[in-house]
Amino acid sequence: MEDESAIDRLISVYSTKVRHQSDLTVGPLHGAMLPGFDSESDGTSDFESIVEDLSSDEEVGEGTEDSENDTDNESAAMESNDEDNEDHLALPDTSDEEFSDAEGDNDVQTDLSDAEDDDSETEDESEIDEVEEARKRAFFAPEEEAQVDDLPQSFVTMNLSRPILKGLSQVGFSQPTPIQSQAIPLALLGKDICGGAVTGSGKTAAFVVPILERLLYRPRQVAATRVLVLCPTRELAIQCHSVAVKLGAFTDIQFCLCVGGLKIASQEAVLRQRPDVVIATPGRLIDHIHNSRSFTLEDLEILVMDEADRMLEDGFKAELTEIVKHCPKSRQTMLFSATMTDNIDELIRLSLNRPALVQIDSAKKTAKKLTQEFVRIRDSREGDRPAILLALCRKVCKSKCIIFFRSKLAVKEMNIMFTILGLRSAALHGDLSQIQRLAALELFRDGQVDFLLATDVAARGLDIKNVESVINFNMPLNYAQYLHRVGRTARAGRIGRAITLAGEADRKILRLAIKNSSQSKVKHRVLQPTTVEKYRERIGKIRDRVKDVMDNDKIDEKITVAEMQLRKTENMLKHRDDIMARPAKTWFQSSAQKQENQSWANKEYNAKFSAKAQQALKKAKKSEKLSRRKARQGSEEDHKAQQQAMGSIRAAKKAKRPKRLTKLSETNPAPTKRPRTQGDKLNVGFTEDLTNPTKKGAGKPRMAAKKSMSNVKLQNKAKGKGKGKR
Ligand SMILES: Nc1ncnc2c1ncn2[C@@H]1O[C@H](COP(=O)(O)OP(=O)(O)OP(=O)(O)O)[C@@H](O)[C@H]1O
Repeated sequence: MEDESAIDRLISVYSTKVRHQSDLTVGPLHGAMLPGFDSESDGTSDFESIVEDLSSDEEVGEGTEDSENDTDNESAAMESNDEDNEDHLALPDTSDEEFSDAEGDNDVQTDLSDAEDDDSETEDESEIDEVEEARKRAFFAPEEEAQVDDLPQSFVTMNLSRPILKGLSQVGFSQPTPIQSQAIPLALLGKDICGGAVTGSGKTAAFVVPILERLLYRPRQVAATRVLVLCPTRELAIQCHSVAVKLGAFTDIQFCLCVGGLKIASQEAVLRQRPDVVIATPGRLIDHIHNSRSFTLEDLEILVMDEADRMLEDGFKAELTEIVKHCPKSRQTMLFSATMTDNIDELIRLSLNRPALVQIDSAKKTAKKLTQEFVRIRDSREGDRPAILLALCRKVCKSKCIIFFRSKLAVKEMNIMFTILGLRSAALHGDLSQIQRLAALELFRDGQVDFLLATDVAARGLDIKNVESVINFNMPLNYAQYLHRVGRTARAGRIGRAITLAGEADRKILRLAIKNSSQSKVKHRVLQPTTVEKYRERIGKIRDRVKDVMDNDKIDEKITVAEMQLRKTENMLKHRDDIMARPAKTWFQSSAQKQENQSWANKEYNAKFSAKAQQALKKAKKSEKLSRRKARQGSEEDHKAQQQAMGSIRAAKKAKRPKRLTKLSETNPAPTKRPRTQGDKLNVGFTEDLTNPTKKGAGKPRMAAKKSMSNVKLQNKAKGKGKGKR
């Protein structure tokens, strides 16, 4: 059982911190500091800066020497090197040549096969795109409706009430960020909103402020829960709750936090009072809907989903459908995320009413002041990840660093390694109790540990001031998750650095990262083989100790579970009559069902890491789109006739097409294969991915069309049509 008072203490410490940190915030977030204010770059400067960075990286790295001596006292050895000012661990890797030739060939093959695919599929895909675009136009509110004529430059000009203005000033927000300027006025009008802006750009206040303002005018005769905010993780819900409490400090609005891991009885007691705002994680909320007498969502006026794209994912599907079922249809719904989806099929489930799309930044952008670095991990070197991570933590990211892992086991193992080697770290993952999770966050927030080792449970939304760097031990599942992870740094206009250990299978996300990096820099970090070797040896020496600790931890975990079971049984024996007299609890999902769902989601998650599975997924999605289109096209016969017509249109189009420039002729012979030279090497594989973000997209008409569309949008913007909106 959790010690509830300890948890409350942690939450209240946490809340104080949020206020304190906000006070320390750079004050007003001036437009130039935050993404979204500046006009977008055309990409040329990105490319140049990448090339510059690569060359300067290598120059700086030359000659940096790691002079560590191996000692038995690992921590002392780690300490002794603190003075190394090795910002760039670059040295040409002499083993590159052998590998890159083979890889280069592979690359060419991959690209060619892709190109063939594209040729036959482009037309179908563009048709699908058109249909999707039309559906979007029908679903979202037209641009004019989603627009506010004169964007307010200050909170005062938003006509907010005094208590709200006082709350804003108390937390140090004097000027709205772009997402706040656009979303708050629309939300005050009661419109449904799909809001997107980069990580750390103030989305929380963008929905909290209008909620508070609207609640000031609620009828007070009968208490009712009018607002529900859903968050995907407990930590995020706790954070959102404290931001709301701070901003509403000068109002009489009542808040309730309902998350798993905290005592249900005290939450029930608060819910009985019908608080105005409930901030919750889905599982615990459903428990209350079913089992807390007198708690109801029938008076709900506003439903907010933070990290909405995550909430719409498969893992939350059943829970979300259940919650939405209990909310009145007439409510206002607001969705926010840095990677906000505009997938209509997902959004339709929420029965939105012509939502306004408030997209400040592309859903693919990182924060402007983020520097992204990638360390290449060759297939044959996968086992070097721990050594590389230690080298990075020892020499580059020495404090205020969050490290993301793919599994809980990896977090546990690395945390033990860090401790043995004298690096101050804390672990955050789903196997910990809520009190342990909050305590780990506290240790990191307070600077009592330098490294927070975490699974994706910490990837979204967490706002910890002054996180200097994020390291991805593994590339995450998808690009959206990458954006959220690296978004834990470089927040609210500050600088930050993300270093990702990128394996051969991660190139797709790598390319996306490079292509979408705005003015932030992208670098290829090269570590000296001798440095890696040194840490590898060190890890080898402590491996047995790590295993011993892991084994002991497993035994401890089993003891804890057994103790819990024992307490439960004792409790049952002591209070049997009382317990049996209570009404039986209703479970939305049995634990077996929940486990089944979870393991299905996990399987899907892991499967996505294999290239084959990704291809299959892509195909499945495409055929799903095609079958949807078919379904819309009416009867079978109509469909056939239409197919025939489309076929002849396609044939006619093909006949009209200009001949390919690459067509071989005597004057334009087929390129003969020649041995690679040193110069070529720079342009293949990983390095080329870093320097040529457009490689994969080159020759894809659909991409070109999209680019030209976005140019038109940019031109429209320049003409003053309104920023960042469709
Ligand atoms: N108007 C403002 N003035 C000054 N600071 C602000 C303002 N709005 C938000 N902030 C600060 O910016 C930081 C990021 O805000 P928030 O956590 O809401 O970002 P977010 O866009 O929700 O990020 P994520 O996508 O990662 O969830 C917070 O520390 C917050 O205190």
